[in-house]
Amino acid sequence: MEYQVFDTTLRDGGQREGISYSVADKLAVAKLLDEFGVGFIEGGWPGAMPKDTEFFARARTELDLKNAVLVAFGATRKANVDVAADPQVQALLDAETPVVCVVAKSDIRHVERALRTTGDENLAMVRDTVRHLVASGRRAFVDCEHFFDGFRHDPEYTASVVRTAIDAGAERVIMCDTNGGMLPSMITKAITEVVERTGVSADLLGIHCQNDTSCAVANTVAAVEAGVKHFQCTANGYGERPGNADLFATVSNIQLKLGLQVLPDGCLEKATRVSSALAEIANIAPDTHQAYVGAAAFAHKAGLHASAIKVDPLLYNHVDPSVVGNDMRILVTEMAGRASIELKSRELGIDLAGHPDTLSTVTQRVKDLEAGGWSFEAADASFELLVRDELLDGKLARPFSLESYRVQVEHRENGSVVSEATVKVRVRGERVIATAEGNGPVNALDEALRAALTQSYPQLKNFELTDFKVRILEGSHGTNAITRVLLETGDGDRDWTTVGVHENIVEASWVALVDALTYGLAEQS
Ligand SMILES: CC(=O)SCCNC(=O)CCNC(=O)[C@H](O)C(C)(C)COP(=O)(O)OP(=O)(O)OC[C@H]1O[C@@H](n2cnc3c(N)ncnc32)[C@H](O)[C@@H]1OP(=O)(O)O
Ligand SMILES: CC(=O)C(=O)O
Repeated sequence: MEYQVFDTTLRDGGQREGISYSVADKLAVAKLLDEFGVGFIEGGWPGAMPKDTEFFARARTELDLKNAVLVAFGATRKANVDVAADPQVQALLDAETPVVCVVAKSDIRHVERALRTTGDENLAMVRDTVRHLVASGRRAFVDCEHFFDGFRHDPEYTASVVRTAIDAGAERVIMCDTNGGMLPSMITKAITEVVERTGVSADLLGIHCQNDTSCAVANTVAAVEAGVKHFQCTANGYGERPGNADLFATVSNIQLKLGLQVLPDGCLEKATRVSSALAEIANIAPDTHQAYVGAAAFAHKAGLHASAIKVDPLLYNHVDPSVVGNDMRILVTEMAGRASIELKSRELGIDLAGHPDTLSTVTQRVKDLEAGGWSFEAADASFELLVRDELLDGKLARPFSLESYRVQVEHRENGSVVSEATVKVRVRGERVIATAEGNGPVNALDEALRAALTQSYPQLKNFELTDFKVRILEGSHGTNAITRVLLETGDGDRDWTTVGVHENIVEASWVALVDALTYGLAEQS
């Protein structure tokens, strides 16, 4: 592969606040990154942290990488120390990886103030470390910290670090925007000047961008456009402070927009799945609005979008979502037009193409209901029931009808709070009354309703309320606040979401509960 996709999720990604990979996590992350087709996996800093040392030891027997090679990360030798006697450098060799990436100071201000040594000694540290690694059979990469800031301040010193590393045998010298302050135009200009001043071809340079200006992906793409063939990224942009260039957006941009193949055939399609699996391992909720791979990356809300998408989805998508393994979705809200309703219904298996009146009625009902606080965006099951009911002129079969329900909450002398609900329903022509207790009024209602219905619908025992979200909406025109409840229900095979709205939280919950059971039972019948 002409381009080197260098992933540093396990090193720089782990520097994100809130991430703490176990060794088992690291092994799982490495397998997924390899499956995604990156060429290099920087696994951590052996010798700095026991977990990283253990990761490299276990990787030798537990990882069977198909696309990637493992990289151990560390620093150049300490100032005024023989490289062969530097334990940190020895730990890099002990990791037994084919590639070692060492971070070197390339801004003279950091050399003098942070390392507290001279420019010449820093060059010797780079030279000795690279030579020692190469002599020990390693491919050596050098991450030049604060490269762009250093180059702006003292271009000749920073250029001398690049030349020293290359002359000593480094395979790549990586220009790091460590403080993440660059913009794409600055990156392009700097790379042109670096190549001129050092005489080192852009082919031998790499790029590593932190995301402090929110330009890490754009900066990385700009560097590749300027001729750089090695770029460093992290999954989902995890990394120190705001993070790094997101691997998925970066490779997608480079492959799909610049037309340069950087992953093996068939790998880009795994982006969405791998991104979300890596978020799980990091224990970070996936960013639904992440470019390319987020659940909302191809979700369309505006009616005008949907009307064009009906003609051709690419009219409103910058790429076909399937090329990164994602899907397009149509959201139904007050911003929907008839085309949105038609496309969303089609997504749910209902063809409304020959039903122009139903399309108009459903569109208007959705707008009216949303004006009253309803939200169908996340409640596909309630929307589907609404459409099916309209198609049948309001005669959609319901599994039961309500005569009444009553809920009471009792605070007892001993401090316990118990809710009790009684429901009276008609099921298959019979009147059934059931009472149940619960840890709250909604739980008690749910239990009582199930008790009343289970004999007729035994499959109800598989239904479980998996999520319950309550939102209090401000009343308009001085009216009382209203409550919107979203219920997620599952039966082990699938999950569905329903919505209920009312001034009374129990009634809002009841409405969502009735939809949940109606939808679930209809799907199973
Ligand atoms: C830009 C980046 O993000 S690079 C990645 C940075 N990652 C990390 O720092 C995570 C892992 N780090 C660690 O576990 C620890 O910092 C260690 C083990 C590396 C070092 O710990 P300590 O020995 O306690 O040193 P400490 O962290 O206080 O200071 C770093 C030392 O490295 C030196 N140093 C910094 N950069 C370099 C370099 N490129 N080459 C050689 N030495 C360096 C500093 O001058 C300082 O030396 P000193 O101890 O003689 O003052
Ligand atoms: C090496 C690195 O992570 C940086 O300079 O940002």
